[in-house]
Amino acid sequence: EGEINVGKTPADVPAEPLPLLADFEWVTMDLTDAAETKQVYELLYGHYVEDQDATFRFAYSAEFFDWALKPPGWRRDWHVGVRVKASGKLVAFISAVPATLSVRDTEMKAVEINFLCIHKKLRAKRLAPVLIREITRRVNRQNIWQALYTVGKVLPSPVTTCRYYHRPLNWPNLLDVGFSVLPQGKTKAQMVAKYTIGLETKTPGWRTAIKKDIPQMKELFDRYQSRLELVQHFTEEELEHMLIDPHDTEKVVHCYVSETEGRITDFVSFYLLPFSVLDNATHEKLGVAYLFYYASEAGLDKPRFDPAGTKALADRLKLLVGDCLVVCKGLGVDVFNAVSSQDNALFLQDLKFGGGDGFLNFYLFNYKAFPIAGGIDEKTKEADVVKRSAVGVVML
Ligand SMILES: Cc1c(C(=O)c2nccn2C)oc2cccc(OCCCNCc3cccnc3)c12
Repeated sequence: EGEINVGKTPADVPAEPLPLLADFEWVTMDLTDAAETKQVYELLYGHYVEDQDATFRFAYSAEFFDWALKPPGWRRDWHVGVRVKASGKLVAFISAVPATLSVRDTEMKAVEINFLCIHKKLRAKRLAPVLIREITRRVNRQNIWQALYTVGKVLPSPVTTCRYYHRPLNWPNLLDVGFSVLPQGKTKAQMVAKYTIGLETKTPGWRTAIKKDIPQMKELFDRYQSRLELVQHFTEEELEHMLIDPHDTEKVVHCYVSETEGRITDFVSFYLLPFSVLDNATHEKLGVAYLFYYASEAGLDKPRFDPAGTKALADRLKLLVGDCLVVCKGLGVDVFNAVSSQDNALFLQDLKFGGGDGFLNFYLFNYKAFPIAGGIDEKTKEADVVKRSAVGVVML
């Protein structure tokens, strides 16, 4: 386990961008400029990841990019675009954001690579490897040699694999858009009844997290994460950026704490990222929420797999995530997504999440790591309630 290519320095790295196909040119996007952010948003809106039968496409918003691509320490030259020389049209994009990661006991300055997108008309021109090499060059120039990225499909040796889980909130909409199907022998009314949830949150001391909570949340988060093997470390400033959304409306990330007698004992968060529904007469958008970071002191006073500690954590997570479902229902979210990472296996079944057909493979660039538990049982591919996962990083 360890770094593969060692001993290189920025001086070994070309100062100039790599050659591109003749009609194209590199461009560094300025995501502080609304017009340029719009160009990135439009490229991804029309050409980013779709599900296999091309029914849905991610509908990232400009606010989403503001949040996801500009965390503390972000760099303009890590927002890389490719334009057509003649027209100036943006036809490809890739991004990196700084991340301090730990793989087991090794901490490393790294980046997270995301939002690799190539215009549909430029596929199979081998542009993706060129974009990856160029962003690698720009990251290496800053003396950073490791990267974390996720891919839906399987490439050589993922460090871990998590499974997609979905919790329907508006089952009729999911049926209308073809995401859910009516199971054999069930009626629509039975499916609606199965997924009905309450209107009130139940977690004691539940309230929206605010900036002054960050020191306590960080202390709790670091303790909770110390039991996992692939984690991202956040400074207070980074944690605030990731969890406290400054907007009053159109929030992308929502975070709640459970405070008892002035002490924060838990927090939980989710982010909103709708899907465009392609070719559907009645629905243009699908409201989707993704479980994000959380931490709880339940069970923290015992070893991770102590039965009593596990039971306390399972009960706590069912309350916390159950209340996220209540809030999301109120926000008009149609489906609440989670992966099998962290301790999610402890609530997935009881909160009626269903296993998806998607898998999220995590890859570490220039770091050889022994496999890390992704929270799914090798044979059944179901959530592993006993072993759970050792993955703490939640990729957007
Ligand atoms: C994407 C996604 C979906 C869906 O595709 C989906 N839900 C409802 C309808 N659909 C079609 O379901 C999930 C469940 C957990 C985590 C997820 O994603 C985790 C974050 C993914 N990061 C971006 C990404 C996307 C695809 C491939 N690599 C990275 C997803």
